[in-house]
Amino acid sequence: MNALDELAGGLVVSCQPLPDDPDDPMRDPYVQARVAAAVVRGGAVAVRVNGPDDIAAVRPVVDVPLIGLYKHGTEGVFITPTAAHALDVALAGADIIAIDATDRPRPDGRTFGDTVRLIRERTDALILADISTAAEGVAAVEAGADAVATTLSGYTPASPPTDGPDLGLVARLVAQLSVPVIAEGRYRTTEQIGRAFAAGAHAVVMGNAVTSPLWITRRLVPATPRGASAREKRE
Ligand SMILES: CC(=O)N[C@H](C=O)[C@@H](O)[C@H](O)[C@H](O)COP(=O)(O)O
Repeated sequence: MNALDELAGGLVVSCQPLPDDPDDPMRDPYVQARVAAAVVRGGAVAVRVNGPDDIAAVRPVVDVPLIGLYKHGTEGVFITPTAAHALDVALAGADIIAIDATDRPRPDGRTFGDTVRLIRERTDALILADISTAAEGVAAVEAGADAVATTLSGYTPASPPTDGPDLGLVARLVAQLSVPVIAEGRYRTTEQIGRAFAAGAHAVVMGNAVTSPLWITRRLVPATPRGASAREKRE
């Protein structure tokens, strides 16, 4: 059984500080390690963690597969953009490396396929392709990815943003691929989790709705009189 098999039918929790707030107080490897230990205690079958420092802190405190990524920058291809980033993630302790496999140009000018080849020369870690369209998913598997995730749907020019998760993309990928399809991106409710598995998802990843007090509180405060009046003043 490989690390991807261990995810089957389960909830993966993404333990990351909020990307759009550099001052998120959760931005601390010790804190992310405690969050990861808590979600595993709660039943998460794997964790998804960003950056070598957080991965190295989380690795010793969880006994489930660790999906690692390395965000570099905020524009274009920024999730594990190069083979060097991928190898840093593997060295820090990831079992599965999540890599942007969208059809956008990569910062080092390499193709996703070349990047996969370079990574395979140096590590046995599995490769999870983060994609935004079904065509990208098919191309990523042809290029050697072990699994695909809908992570980037709603975040690329080819995939318009939506409030909820892209369940249609999960179904399209399941129909076209024989590798595990992981549902990720804007999952917030138990109902959405159920719909992803009904569409054939191998596993579902939830992030901010579980692991970000900052994100959760910002969503709740506008429902209070003080939150509403603060928003009116801002607008
Ligand atoms: C687009 C992008 O950069 N997604 C990142 C991927 O690792 C993370 O910032 C997300 O938090 C995570 O994928 C899932 O979070 P949520 O369940 O809150 O969508």
